[in-house]
Amino acid sequence: MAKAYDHLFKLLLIGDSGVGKTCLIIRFAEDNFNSTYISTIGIDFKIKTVEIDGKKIKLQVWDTAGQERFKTITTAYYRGAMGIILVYDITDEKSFENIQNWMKSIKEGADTNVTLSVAPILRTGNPKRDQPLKNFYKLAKEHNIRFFETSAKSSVNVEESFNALAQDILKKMNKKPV
Ligand SMILES: Nc1nc2c(ncn2[C@@H]2O[C@H](COP(=O)(O)OP(=O)(O)OP(=O)(O)O)[C@@H](O)[C@H]2O)c(=O)[nH]1
Repeated sequence: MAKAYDHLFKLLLIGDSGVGKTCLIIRFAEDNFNSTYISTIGIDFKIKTVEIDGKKIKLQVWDTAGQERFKTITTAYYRGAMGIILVYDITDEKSFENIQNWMKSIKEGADTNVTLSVAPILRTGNPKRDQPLKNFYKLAKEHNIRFFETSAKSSVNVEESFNALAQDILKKMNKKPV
């Protein structure tokens, strides 16, 4: 029987409460969007298998609660994550500034070879939109991380951001000496 997948990658989404982590995962895994906000309690996950460079990659995507009161639970899941997507709301400067704190948490709790990516979530029609972006280019350059402006609502760059992260992880794996 053919193997269902070649690799299993564990991915994790982190970021402030309400920035859109759950919506991003649901758009990716189920191609759905619901604007009703139900804050994540603790932790949850969804599975999707993608094909990259001829390999079937099973993505196990962990959705963490952004609320501070769940921090102890959620940080326990950093260990073993192969890729982490940092999420912020492009119209919410605070959620962008907090990316620095989320990065600190990664340094403390995640594996050193974890691959990072950032997904600023677009909220269309807001004039404040460009402000956090400009700062962000600097941050991304400093840390040498990939980013995709994403919208779960309008289905922009969702598959692209997950696939690019999986591709980066696959590349890293193939580079490792046997
Ligand atoms: N305009 C717009 N709104 C979005 C988008 N994605 C999510 N939202 C809205 O943002 C709100 C929060 O989304 P969630 O995905 O539940 O946020 P979260 O980051 O998982 O929040 P916690 O579980 O509390 O950490 C919801 O009301 C969504 O409708 C998007 O792409 N565009």
